[in-house]
Amino acid sequence: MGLKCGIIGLANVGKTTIFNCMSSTKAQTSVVATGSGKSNLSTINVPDDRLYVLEKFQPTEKIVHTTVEIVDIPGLSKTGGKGEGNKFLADVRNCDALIHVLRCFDDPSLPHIEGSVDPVRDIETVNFELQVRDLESIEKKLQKVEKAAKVGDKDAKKAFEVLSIYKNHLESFQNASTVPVDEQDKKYVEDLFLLTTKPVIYVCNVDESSAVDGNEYSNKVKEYLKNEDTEVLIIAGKIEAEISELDSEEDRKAFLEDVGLTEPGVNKLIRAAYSILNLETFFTVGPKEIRAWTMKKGMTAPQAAGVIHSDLERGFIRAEVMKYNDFITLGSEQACREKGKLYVEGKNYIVEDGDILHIRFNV
Ligand SMILES: Nc1ncnc2c1ncn2[C@@H]1O[C@H](COP(=O)(O)OP(=O)(O)OP(=O)(O)O)[C@@H](O)[C@H]1O
Repeated sequence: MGLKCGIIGLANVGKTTIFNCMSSTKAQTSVVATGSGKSNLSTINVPDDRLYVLEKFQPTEKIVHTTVEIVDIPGLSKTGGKGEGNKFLADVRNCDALIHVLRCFDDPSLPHIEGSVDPVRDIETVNFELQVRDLESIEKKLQKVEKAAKVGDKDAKKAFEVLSIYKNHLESFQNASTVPVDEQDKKYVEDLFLLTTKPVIYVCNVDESSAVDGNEYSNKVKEYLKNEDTEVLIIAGKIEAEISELDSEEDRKAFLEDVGLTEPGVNKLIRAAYSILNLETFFTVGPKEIRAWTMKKGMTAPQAAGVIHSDLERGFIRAEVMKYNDFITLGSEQACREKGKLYVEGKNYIVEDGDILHIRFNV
């Protein structure tokens, strides 16, 4: 289950810096808006301390984290820049969620492309750019279905109607995610992969001294977004990127504490991405490997088995399930079995976060 998050934002707001906080690939940060059109890509481990707790009870050869793919998408140029715009669109379309980085720090030596630091204006600017691109997609499709609708094709008529609602909605500066159409009618825009339907997490990239509580800029962002179904995170990108470069875990911890933090911002970001996308984690535990897997909330046991391998879904017989807390309280599979805490579940079982699964299958 590949989860892909794209980092977006205006030029020079700190996208690459945030990307570097998250990844071990140290991409080049820029002092000027390069518009190089190149995206940095990195696969990062989803931090989950439960893996190490499990290892205490089940010695194992290796621990495997589940991963998230992060793409650092180059600064969004305003409508008009053709070729580069297409690359941007393709990058964003491929993402499950977007991380919108906002400049919330002052630095006179680093001019903001709009002349001043104003993250709320920046949100509106980026939203507008995304809406314009969605509008272009909608209008293209409207032209296509219009003819068929005119000659009386029923489905085309319905499509025309739905697309027109999207058009009006976007034209009044609203994101497609809030369009007032029935769930089943959204099929008419499915093939367009509209940009403003993607879940967004906002990162206020603040100065070092605001790492814990944020600042005036981030307060304005929170106020502006208070009624939106989103998450606003505060990350002091520059210092966190520097800390993440330190080799020793101990040093990283000590430096984070100096800034007043108990964990790196990347952990918060990944948790936010999981929650906004309704993702959860289950485990497989054995002497060869202890491994975390990503699933959608509400998946049945065979569907979760399918995350491991399609054969396991196809040939699913049953799942043996232990709850993480039972396992670490009782200390072993044997103890769970004896205490009736190893459950045998069938095809309709809904897997929960932290479940330890053993899939019985036959293909
Ligand atoms: N929280 C921060 N405090 C101070 N300076 C910062 C902070 N975050 C980033 N910077 C600085 O801002 C500059 C631009 O950062 P970065 O290259 O990450 O921006 P970007 O959005 O990726 O730019 P581009 O659009 O050109 O790709 C860098 O010099 C970086 O060190």
